[in-house]
Amino acid sequence: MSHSERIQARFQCHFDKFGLDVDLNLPGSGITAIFGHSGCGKTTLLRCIAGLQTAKGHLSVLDELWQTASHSWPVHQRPLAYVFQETSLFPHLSVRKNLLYGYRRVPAEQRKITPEQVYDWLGLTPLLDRMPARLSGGERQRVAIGRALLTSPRLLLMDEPLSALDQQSKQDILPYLERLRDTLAIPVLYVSHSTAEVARLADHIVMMERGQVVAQGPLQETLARTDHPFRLEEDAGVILNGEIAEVDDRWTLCKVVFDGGELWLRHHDHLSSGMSVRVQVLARDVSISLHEHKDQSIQNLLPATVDHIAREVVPGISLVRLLAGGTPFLARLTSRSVHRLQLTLGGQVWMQIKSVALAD
Ligand SMILES: Nc1ncnc2c1ncn2[C@@H]1O[C@H](COP(=O)(O)OP(=O)(O)OP(=O)(O)O)[C@@H](O)[C@H]1O
Repeated sequence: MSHSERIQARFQCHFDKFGLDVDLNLPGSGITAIFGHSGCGKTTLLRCIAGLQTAKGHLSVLDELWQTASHSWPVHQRPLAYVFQETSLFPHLSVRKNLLYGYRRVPAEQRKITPEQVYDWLGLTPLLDRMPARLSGGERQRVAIGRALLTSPRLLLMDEPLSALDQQSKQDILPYLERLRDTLAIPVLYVSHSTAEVARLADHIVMMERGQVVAQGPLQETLARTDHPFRLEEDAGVILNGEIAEVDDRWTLCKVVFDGGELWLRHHDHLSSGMSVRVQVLARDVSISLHEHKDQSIQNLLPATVDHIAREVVPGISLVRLLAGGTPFLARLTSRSVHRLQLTLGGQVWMQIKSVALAD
């Protein structure tokens, strides 16, 4: 991808007790998750990109220079849309009129997305004549996202768009966001501190801590690094892409094949053979043995090679990266186990995977 197809953002800004200092080089398509604990500077970063927060720096979005040392486009000149946790709709306008509000203000020749496309992607057709007061939280957010898209932005910023929703509404809206990811040509920067959302939606990830970027890169590769995932603590783990190869109705299981082997997981009604799926395997669910022990309850046993050992990531705990074919896995072991098994780089072992979950 050439420079003109990427997003490059360098910002420095300081408050009394907080400083943001970041240098980002992001893809110009797909969903990039901006991930980190509360207060690490995620919202401040988005505000810098939007021009809402004054910061020193440089920003280029695809082929446009939005900010340099000598000039900065003001907020209203930056062709982006921003969806917040609780975006407010105009209460006196119907859903349709809310959606078309921004659309009508965009000159016809600059419109890249039609209302019909947005209604379809976000399932909005049945809601068009409703008033906002009669929408659920999840429906309201879908309308807010639709309204944002109808301004034909070059960049979509989403700041914890699901965090005000209950669990069920989150589950209901996620498939729409996946659909947008797979259909939209517009890059999305998606702030979240939910590992589940990131695992499911993102293609690329930026991990932040105390105003700085501690890791950035493609999701799978970045999550499989051993130098920072301990920061994810219990959530450290990998994502792999696979395909459903077999459904076993008798045991309510299905088999996912991936580059490196196959895994069995619980069957869900919406899964069928041939479907592509994202699977999450947490480091704490992977143990290692030197031999293939078939006489035990764990059914996912995979041969793998030890690729890297990060010792004592926290006292007493080590993180081991393993390769099954081309696919990396992480195992979170006690340092004593690493010592007792005499694990060495390149050693052949068996991974015992206690739990495999669909990220989708
Ligand atoms: N205008 C401001 N003046 C002073 N301090 C600020 C200002 N805006 C943000 N901060 C501080 O900057 C830090 C980063 O805030 P920010 O909202 O960017 O974090 P965040 O990662 O988005 O957090 P959360 O996940 O809780 O939304 C916080 O300590 C916050 O108090």
